[in-house]
Amino acid sequence: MTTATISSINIKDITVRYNNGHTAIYDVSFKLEGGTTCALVGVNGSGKSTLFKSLMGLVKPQQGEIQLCGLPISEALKRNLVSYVPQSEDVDWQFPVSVYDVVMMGRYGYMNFLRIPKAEDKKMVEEAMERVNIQHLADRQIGELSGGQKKRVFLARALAQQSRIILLDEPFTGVDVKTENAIVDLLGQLRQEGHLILVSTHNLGSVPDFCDQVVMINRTVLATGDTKSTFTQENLEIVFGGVLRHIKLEGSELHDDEDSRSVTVLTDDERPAVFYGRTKNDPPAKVVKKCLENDKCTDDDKDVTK
Ligand SMILES: Nc1ncnc2c1ncn2[C@@H]1O[C@H](COP(=O)(O)OP(=O)(O)OP(=O)(O)O)[C@@H](O)[C@H]1O
Repeated sequence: MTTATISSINIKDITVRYNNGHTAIYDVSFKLEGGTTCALVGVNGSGKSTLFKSLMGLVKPQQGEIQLCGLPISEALKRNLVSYVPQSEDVDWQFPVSVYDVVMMGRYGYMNFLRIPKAEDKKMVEEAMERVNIQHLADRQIGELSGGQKKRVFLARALAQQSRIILLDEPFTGVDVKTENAIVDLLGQLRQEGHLILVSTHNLGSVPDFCDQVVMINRTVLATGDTKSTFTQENLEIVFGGVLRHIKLEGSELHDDEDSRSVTVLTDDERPAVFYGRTKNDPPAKVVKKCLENDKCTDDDKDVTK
């Protein structure tokens, strides 16, 4: 195996300042290797997207160095070693392009400037669409799709690209539980295949289930390491500040849709740290707010339709 085929991210002391003078991240350093799914967690505005954009060469750090698979970013991009599934807000959904064409964009790096797909490119695109179950949407315009379908299209584009490193910015936002589970399963398979996956998420509940590593940031790295020793109550409190409660999701009463989870506030002894409330005034969900106010959930609280 050559250096370039060993999946790795090596970030050394990077600082990114935007044109308006705002320093979004500073002195960020961490290393990750292939066969890993790493969660990137932090509050809104902590610099997660900035970090992704730095890894994709879309913003240039004023200081520090990034190597992907042992190569400078430009070389790693040239060799199709890294793919990016952006936040939905970063995509122009009005752009008139079909699902098939978006997935085919993952193959552009393998084509010459005329961008005429070869049989191999078409095969990869079809396989990628099948893998995320969107083959029936091939001819639809991207802007017509649901949030979950759009996410799957961009995942398929990343798969078609056959990159070693996959960056996912908020892949679970706006998707239903079935799609979230399908994405989590797919990420598990990709990890098994040796890919390196870095995924930013506010859905802390699922982090221990599918991530073996965690990077916790607030403009700089506050904690990094394996999930078991890093994704702790203490570190979550440092990262998110304010009120942090440990709530287990299970059962079937909560939702009309396919989400069979319910909410239980755990005691300290029981806590696997799977949900959070940022501040008492700014909880992430109605049901968490009720639990925080009452200090425990009654059956009535669990009915989120009220
Ligand atoms: N193009 C830009 N110009 C100036 N400042 C920016 C720009 N993009 C982001 N920022 C600022 O940089 C900081 C980090 O933003 P970033 O989008 O990286 O955070 P984030 O952790 O991804 O947030 P969220 O969880 O809300 O998506 C924020 O204060 C944001 O306002």
